[in-house]
Amino acid sequence: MTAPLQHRVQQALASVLGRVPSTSAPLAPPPPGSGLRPVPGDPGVPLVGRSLEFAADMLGLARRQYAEYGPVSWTGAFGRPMVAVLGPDAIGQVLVNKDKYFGNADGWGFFIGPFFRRGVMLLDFEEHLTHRRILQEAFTRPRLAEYLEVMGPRIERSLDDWTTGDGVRIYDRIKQMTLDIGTEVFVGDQLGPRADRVNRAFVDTVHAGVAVVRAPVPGGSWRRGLVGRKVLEDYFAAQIPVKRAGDGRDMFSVLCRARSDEGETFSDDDVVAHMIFLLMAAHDTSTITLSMMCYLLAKNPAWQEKLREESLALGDAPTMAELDSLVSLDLAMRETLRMYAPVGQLARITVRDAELQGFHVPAGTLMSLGVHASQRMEPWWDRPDEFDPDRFAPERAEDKSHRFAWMPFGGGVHKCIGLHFGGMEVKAIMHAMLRRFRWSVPEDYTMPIGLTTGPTPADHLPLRLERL
Ligand code: HEM
Repeated sequence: MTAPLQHRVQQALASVLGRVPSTSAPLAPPPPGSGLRPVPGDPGVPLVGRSLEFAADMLGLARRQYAEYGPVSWTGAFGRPMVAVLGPDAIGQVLVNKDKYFGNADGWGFFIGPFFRRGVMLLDFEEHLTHRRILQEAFTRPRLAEYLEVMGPRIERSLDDWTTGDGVRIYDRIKQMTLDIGTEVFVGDQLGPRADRVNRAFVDTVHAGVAVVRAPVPGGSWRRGLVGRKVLEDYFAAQIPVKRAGDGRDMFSVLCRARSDEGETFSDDDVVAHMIFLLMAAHDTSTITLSMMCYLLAKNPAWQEKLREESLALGDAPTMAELDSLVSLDLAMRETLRMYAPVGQLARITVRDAELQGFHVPAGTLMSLGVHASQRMEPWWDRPDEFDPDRFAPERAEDKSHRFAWMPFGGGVHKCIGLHFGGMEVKAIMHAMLRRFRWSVPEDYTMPIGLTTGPTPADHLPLRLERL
């Protein structure tokens, strides 16, 4: 199976544009006497910059930038200069954000603001901390155990419907399953025509964030995203009175009633914004992790068998503690998150003139933190392009080579609030899949990589799927 035409055209164009010479120039002169250096880089191709390379070959572009300029450099992308931040030292400094130089609101907002405004990741500083404190109520361990009770049977029912054979596009299957889980666990709704309509609006909203044409032209994905956002807002807002009055255990109900230790609660608008953001944050990330794990386990059948043995020994309907006991599954999941970080780039903006690793980054500069590329770098990782889950075993612990060597969930105050939920969902689904199916790809198959929030299978990953 070859990659879809659109993907191949994009790759070819990116490769041509990547060879167009571009003259190096400093981003901006540092303030006199500051002792800082200007950020090195080049603007890329006039008008286009490196946007297409960014979308078509995130890893290759980052590697070229790192080799030529080091951990902090700039290029033109999306119509403006963008600073690439690479390697755990530089990314760690931005994530820790000790001097509060770096903001999320206009950083992420530049890419996904019209569709995910007021989501917690798009809030900054004091306001962010207040919202995060309330949100935390929905992510306690007892709450996660309740979500798992609803999730388990949903996974089993979804897998009951899976057909087997050659060319099964596993990315689509997994995406549908995580959407259905979102409907039941997050929203507390039933599957059916209403949920289908909401799911469509949701998928449009997510796609719009990575639209190439970033304007509401008729028929374009940006415009569909804006329409989708409105459908979602109306859908959630209409249910709030019932959710506030009830005692539901779904995440939507929990957010309606959540109260921080300081007594803070969410307004109706807050609940709507957080629900739309949470669904997005949970859905794409788990789908990518599971799809990429399917790929890696298809390419490494010995590991697939090892995981299956553990899962068959454990049995159905595992608790959280039982899922945690699946050691090989945990190693394989960590390695998947290292090789294919589902949020491959993190966006930030300098809210004032900033110092980054001795460089001067002027206020208002868009920044992209290259998590995906950094998790594929020596010397922090040994043979970084190889699938080797044992690198996470205690005797090797390569992830401890640097505090920010392994950072698929980010770090600092915006570190993923759903990391335990995400791990639980990925493990529960993979465990159930391993118990029912075996999958493979032809020996010479290499998955073409596309881009959503991070690397995704551009061909939706056709597998040979067999029932055990
Ligand atoms: C494998 C799964 C997941 C991965 C790899 C992942 C990754 C990330 C990353 C890298 C960030 C930090 C973004 C930044 O600093 O700019 C983040 C933030 C966030 N994630 Fe996740 N995530 C996953 C699953 C989930 C799930 C399941 C949920 C919800 C149930 C969730 C909710 C959030 C939220 C709300 C934030 C923003 C936190 C804040 O700004 O305070 N994530 N995630």
